[in-house]
Amino acid sequence: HWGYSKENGPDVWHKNYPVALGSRQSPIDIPRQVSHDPSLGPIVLDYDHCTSINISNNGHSVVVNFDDTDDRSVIHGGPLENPYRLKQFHFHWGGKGCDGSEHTVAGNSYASELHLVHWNAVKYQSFDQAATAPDGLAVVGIFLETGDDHRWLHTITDAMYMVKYKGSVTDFKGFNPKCLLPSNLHFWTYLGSLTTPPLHESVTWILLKEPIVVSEKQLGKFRLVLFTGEEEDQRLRMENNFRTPQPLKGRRIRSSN
Ligand SMILES: O=C(Nc1cc(S(=O)(=O)[N+](=O)[O-])cc([N+](=O)[O-])c1O)Nc1c(F)c(F)c(F)c(F)c1F
Ligand SMILES: [Zn+2]
Repeated sequence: HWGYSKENGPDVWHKNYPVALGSRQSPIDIPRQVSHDPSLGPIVLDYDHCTSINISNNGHSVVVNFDDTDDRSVIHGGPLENPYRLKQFHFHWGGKGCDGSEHTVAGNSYASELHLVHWNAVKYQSFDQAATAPDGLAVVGIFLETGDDHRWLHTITDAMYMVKYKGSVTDFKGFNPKCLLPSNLHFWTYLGSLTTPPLHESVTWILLKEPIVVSEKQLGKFRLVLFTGEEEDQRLRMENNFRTPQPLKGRRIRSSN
């Protein structure tokens, strides 16, 4: 099965997922100069009645899942033609003292990257159907840099403690991811893909320019999670679960204000 080690990591994903060599793969490096598109309106995150359900360890990341049976938590505006429903969010991070973001900015990585995964429930009947459509998914990426404690992240790092092993899940209700947003929503946007297998080229990426700040101590709690299950004799710390930037292949990146 795919993972992030030498024998099953990003360099060999193309063997089982040939789209890994496709024309709109993610992540990418965001160059210093990006064309500003004045027609791009602001991105709006309507998460007020959002309904988190649980937090789980799927062996690749720690995922907070939401009830996506109605339009209670959606994003719209920016490059999007429809509202997209929040399905889940998860993180990618590095090892001790090493950066672990997926997207880079002018060649620079951040300590971690938060992905809020949404799907186009106006055009498609299910997430799985949307996930294979070119305009099916919208993922908001938020960079994490290290500094002071993040005042709300402890609710997630405490819950991570409960999902140490692959395949574990625990209740996680009433969490509103609005508390994880930076103060301004200026963004870059481009057409790309999932950054994990099946690497579907179905994602409109919306990357917020302003990182949020979390402490090394809080990031350290991410690394107490394991890639491996409780029954496995090998204990592999979950870290460096990121794919590196992929070829731009002529794609346009647009910048909001
Ligand atoms: O739901 C998915 N979420 C997801 C996306 C990313 S992502 O990094 O690719 N991303 O888009 O943010 C990373 C993780 N993660 O846990 O690390 C995820 O769990 N992936 C996904 C899937 F698992 C499938 F089997 C499938 F058929 C499909 F269509 C999918 F879209
Ligand atoms: Zn992701």
